[in-house]
Parts: sequence; C-alpha cells; structure tokens
Amino acid sequence: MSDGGVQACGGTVWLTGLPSAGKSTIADGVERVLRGRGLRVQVLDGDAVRAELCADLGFSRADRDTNVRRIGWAARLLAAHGVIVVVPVIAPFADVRQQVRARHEEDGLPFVEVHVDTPLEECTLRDVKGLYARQRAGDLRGLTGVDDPYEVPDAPELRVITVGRPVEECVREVVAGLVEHRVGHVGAPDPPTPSVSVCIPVYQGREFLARTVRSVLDQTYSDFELVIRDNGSTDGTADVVGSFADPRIRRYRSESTVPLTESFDRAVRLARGDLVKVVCADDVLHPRCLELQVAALASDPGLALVAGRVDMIDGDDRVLTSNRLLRHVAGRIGSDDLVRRVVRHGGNPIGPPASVMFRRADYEAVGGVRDREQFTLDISLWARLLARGDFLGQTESVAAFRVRPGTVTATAGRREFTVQRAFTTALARDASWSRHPGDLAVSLVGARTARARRQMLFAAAAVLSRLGHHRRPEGAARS
Ligand SMILES: Nc1ncnc2c1ncn2[C@@H]1O[C@H](COP(=O)(O)OS(=O)(=O)O)[C@@H](OP(=O)(O)O)[C@H]1O
Ligand SMILES: Nc1ncnc2c1ncn2[C@@H]1O[C@H](COP(=O)(O)OP(=O)(O)O)[C@@H](O)[C@H]1O
Repeated sequence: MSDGGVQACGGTVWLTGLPSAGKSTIADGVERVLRGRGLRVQVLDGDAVRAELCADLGFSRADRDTNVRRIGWAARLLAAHGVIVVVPVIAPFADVRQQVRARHEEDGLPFVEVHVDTPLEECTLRDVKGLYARQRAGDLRGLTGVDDPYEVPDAPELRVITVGRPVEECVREVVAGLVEHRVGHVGAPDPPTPSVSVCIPVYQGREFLARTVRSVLDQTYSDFELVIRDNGSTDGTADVVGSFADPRIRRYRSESTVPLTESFDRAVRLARGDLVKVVCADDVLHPRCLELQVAALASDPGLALVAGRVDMIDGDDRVLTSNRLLRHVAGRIGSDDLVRRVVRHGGNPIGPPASVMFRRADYEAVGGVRDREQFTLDISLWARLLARGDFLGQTESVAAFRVRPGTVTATAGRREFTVQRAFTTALARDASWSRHPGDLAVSLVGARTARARRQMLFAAAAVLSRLGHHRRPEGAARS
C-alpha cells in the first residue's frame, strides 16, 4: 500500500489476554502508529474474524483451537508478504499458541507474543461487552477466565500491564517491542514527525491532482507532510501520484473504493502532524496558506478551527469570484456564538476543507468524520470540532475551490437541501449549545439564499467559461 522508502519486515504480533483486558484497544493503537510510519498493517480481531472466517465456531475447547489455528494460518500468509499482522485474540490455550508460533518460525517469520496482563478483577470491572455480568446472571457459560480456562503465557516476548496506565503508554511499549523483535521497519529510520499534515483523499483525480499537489509543495511553510490516499482510482491517478519525488509525500493506495466520507476519514487517520488540513483533489492552496494558519493555531491554544477565505476557480484555473465566504464569521469568535451564526446562516458559512485547519487531537476526540451524508461532511465536522475550542476566521484568501460540473456541490438539489435542513435543525436543537428560538426560521431564509447563490455561481461558471473570462487568483498575486 505504501512506499515512503521504508523497508518493511512482516511478522505477527499476537495480543493474548482475558476478555476486556485491552487487546483490541492496544491493537488499534499499534495499528495507527505503524500505519503512520507508512507500514502495511492488518488487524485480525477475534470478534471480526469470528463473524466471517470462523462464523461456524463456538467457544468449546475444540472450536477455540480451530479458531486460533485458522487465524494463525491467515496471519502467517500475510506476514510472509511483508504485512505486520496484529492479532487481538484471547487464544486461551498455551499449546495452540505454541503451534502457531512454530509454524511462523518454520517460515522464518517473527512471532511476537504479547500478554495483555490485566487481572480478572479489573477485566470484570471494565466488562466492555457485558460478558462478565451475563456470566454472573447465569446467561453465559464457559467464559474465559471465569468458568473456562485461560493459560497465562510462560515466556511471552512482552507482558504489558494495563492497570493504571494510559493506553498510549502500552501502545508505545508494544511498538518498541516490535522493533526489538525485528517486526516492522529494518531499513530507513522514521521520518521526523512534521507539525502539519496535509491530507488529500483522491478518487479518479487524474485531471487536477497534479495542480493540487504542486500547490501544497510550493507552500512558504515547509514543515509538513503530504498524505495522499488514493481511494481505488482506475483513471491513472496513481501515475500522477507517482510522478512526484518530494520526500514529504506519503502515498497510500487502496485497491477498493470506500464512500467519500470514509475516504476523507481514512486519509486524516494517516496524519502524523499535530495540525491537519484536508484538501480535495481538485482544489488549490495559495502559497501562504499553511504559514498563516499554522501561525494562528500555534499562537492561540484556545482555537480549535481556523478558516480563511477562498477564490472560486473553474477547470482552467480561471477565477470566477474571489475572496469568498466568512462574510458573517470573520475574526476570533467563541464557539457558542459561531454555532449560532452557522444555524442562522442555514448552510456552511465556514468553508470547504481546503480553507480550514484543525488539530489532529481534536479530530480524534470528536470521533472523526461520522456523517454518512457527504453533502454536509465539512460543516458537520466543523460544528463538532467547535466543541473543542473557538474559531478564527481569517480575511486572507488561502485556497481556491474548483467549481465544475458533476461535483457534489454542483449537482446539489432538493435532496441535498433536505439533508442540509436536517443538519441545521439538529444543530439548532443540540443541547450542547445555547438555543435561540427563532434562529431556525431565520436559517430557512439563509439556506434558500445560499442555495440560490450556489446555483447562480455554477451557472455563471458555465457562462464565463464559454466567454474565456480570465483573472489571476488574488491570493496567488498577493503572496
Ligand atoms: N464464552 C466466551 N469466552 C470468551 N469470549 C467470548 C465468549 N463468548 C463470547 N465471547 C466473545 O468472543 C470474543 C473472543 O473471541 P476470540 O476469538 O478472541 O476467543 S478464542 O481465542 O477463541 O478463545 C470475546 O472478545 P474479547 O473479550 O474482546 O476478546 C468476547 O466478546
Ligand atoms: N492501558 C490500557 N490499555 C488498554 N485498554 C485499557 C487501558 N486502560 C483502560 N483500558 C480500557 O479497557 C477496555 C479494554 O477493552 P478491549 O480493548 O475491548 O478489551 P479486549 O479486546 O481485550 O476484550 C477499554 O475500555 C479500554 O479503554
């Protein structure tokens, strides 16, 4: 999936332990760290595998053994192809764990056994899935560690204590253990973590992607990484991505295509920088964009979101209109006040992803992009991020948004209008923010005006395009 110049050595990391010990939680953290380093990682979680590969199995001794052997077999195949396989699976019996280890060793593949060492009393308190309670109530029999055996590993490569320790610390311990046991990179050292990650999720982006990438590489601010995640494009996008040699680029390609919201989320989840900007694969950043927005967030820890203005350009980079958006939301604005302005606006007065920068920690804290409706993806994310801090609307134009036929924004019709209304209504009623009767009525006027304005803009784009109207982007001229 990635290159990045990293030489990967595959292997299996088996996280064994009682139910609710923390196996899955630590596995997820390890996956994130390793992916952040550009390595190929696959988590084979007990629950997920049992739903698919082992749907025929229960929890008898024989079935558990079969389950662990099958997972061990799949892990070995993946590891042989250079993948780091992280396996959070109870695997309660020592002899089957030993068999899986032996099969790896026969193939010369590293096998790292990690005992997630959380005492039963603590697991019973955590009881993430309510299994211990069900067992006590007599609804479940044969629960590992209670009325079914768990054989504690004698000599695991690593024993991780979780009680009283933050998850991140346990994750770091496992990652450090992997390096020691030859799993993961054996070649280039980790690239240093940059302060900013610019993330480009791209699907069928051959036509404009090169311009987008160049606009990122030409920034006046240089301490960034550029994460490009190709969402299974088949139009030659991969060639465009491959044509750039800048070491700050980290490339990922998925063979399958996920929905736009998920593609956005996966690209951001690859970010390593503390600050994040997402750029759609046809938009363009103006050269001082990162410089201006990093300075704002670095100097004011109370800010969760910074946004600049945008120019609207057409398919030939002709400026259709400049310095747009943020008319009603310029300057530093408290989050409660801003949410009210968003409601009254009835649409997205903040801007598209390219105009915005946020903090990765905040993105993770709010659970990332959840909205399945791609039309309100950006504004619903901005609104949730505001729960983490205030907003700064910058009056400089920082990016150019490409207006072209066939895009989500261009084709927005009645259904999208309904989706937008549903979002605004939910926001107006959200108890996290102060509520103002009457704002929802105001927002209806705002939403209709915004929709009409958008329709006019797209119509104008078509006409201007035919007339050959041409002007340089203002932000580009300034910087
Ligand atoms: N009786 C019993 N004992 C243990 N676990 C049970 C049981 N019934 C259901 N579950 C749920 O199944 C998850 C364990 O699956 P595994 O594949 O990891 O188990 S095993 O290795 O086959 O023992 C396990 O998930 P985790 O606790 O997250 O590991 C449970 O959610
Ligand atoms: N240091 C820690 N490492 C892992 N999990 C922890 C830690 N401290 C607390 N927890 C919590 O313990 C629970 C473990 O759940 P989970 O990872 O699903 O367990 P398992 O996969 O072993 O069944 C989570 O709610 C997690 O937040």
